[in-house]
Amino acid sequence: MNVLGRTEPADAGPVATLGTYRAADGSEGAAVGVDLDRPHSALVVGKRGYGKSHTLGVLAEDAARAAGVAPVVVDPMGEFGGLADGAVPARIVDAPTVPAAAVPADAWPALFDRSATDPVGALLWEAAREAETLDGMVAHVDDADVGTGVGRAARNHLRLADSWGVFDPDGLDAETLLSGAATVLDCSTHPDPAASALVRGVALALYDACVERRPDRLPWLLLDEAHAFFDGVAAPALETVLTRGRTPGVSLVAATQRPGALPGVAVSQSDLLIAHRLTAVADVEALAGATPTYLTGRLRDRLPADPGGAVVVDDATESVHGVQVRRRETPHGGADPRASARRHDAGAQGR
Ligand SMILES: Nc1ncnc2c1ncn2[C@@H]1O[C@H](COP(=O)(O)OP(=O)(O)OP(=O)(O)O)[C@@H](O)[C@H]1O
Repeated sequence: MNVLGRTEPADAGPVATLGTYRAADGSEGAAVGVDLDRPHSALVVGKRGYGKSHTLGVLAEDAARAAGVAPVVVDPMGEFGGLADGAVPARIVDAPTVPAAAVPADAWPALFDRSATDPVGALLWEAAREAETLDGMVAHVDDADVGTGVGRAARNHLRLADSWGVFDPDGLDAETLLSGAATVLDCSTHPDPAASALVRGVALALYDACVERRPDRLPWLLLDEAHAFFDGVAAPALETVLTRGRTPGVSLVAATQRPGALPGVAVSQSDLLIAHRLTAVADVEALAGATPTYLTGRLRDRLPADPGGAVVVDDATESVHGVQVRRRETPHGGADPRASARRHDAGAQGR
């Protein structure tokens, strides 16, 4: 099998089987894989329904089986539960939590759309710096020498954070995430800021673990609907992983239908681009702007038209390929509901 993402031979380390090469006329060729041995920053893009989540699942399946790799899938829509059906070693964490202290103190004002310089934002920052738990932060606010309006507003924010159910002193840490094979963090019940806080905590914990020690497994953070996280409090941690993650060994695979909404660094730092069909001009241009010179011809003209087809741009081998992504081995949960299927289901039940 030819392996993208590395120049060494196919047997040089773990590989994810991505699918098969696909010629312009649609005919399929030899098997093609993606390197799992070294850290990578990969971007999976495509408009809705053309296979981003499916492709993320394909990579997660093989990463779950690979020795020395610990995939962590951030699942904002609850689509990846099938990974734990038994075919690959994986576990689902429903409504995952992190300790409040996993989110750095300077991120707390932004969690509530506060600036660090407004009195409420400053008080939240200070409370997070002084306390490790939400209860401790509330106690700090209660004791603070501030006007009643400021104290009340800060307490209300912390009460709201408590209602998200994402902060728990016994929440996920790097040791837990790196101990099992694959972890799916089902964030479908978390509101956006809570999911963003979770990703900030998880990304930072994995990065710090790799900087501070030498874990038995290298973490791969696979992020669906990544544009939402690059737009929230998770952004600084994701940018740290993108720009500095490779040396300590942290990989990021970001999947999005809106590459145009990602910061430039998310596109420019990616060494592997898997592009499914895209039609929005802003999204194609965001990729085209960062497309390497070895991609001859317009990217738009090479994007496939059917689900599962992709153009893969590989920095390691400085090459561009048409690929048909393989089918999932575990059930994929991303298909849109169909009224016709409901009608048939109802018919089968005699209704
Ligand atoms: N490589 C593939 N082989 C076979 N079927 C595929 C492949 N890729 C995607 N599909 C099918 O296409 C449909 C859409 O795929 P998927 O859910 O991954 O799209 P998406 O781009 O992630 O959409 P969304 O943004 O809505 O999550 C699914 O039913 C999936 O099973």
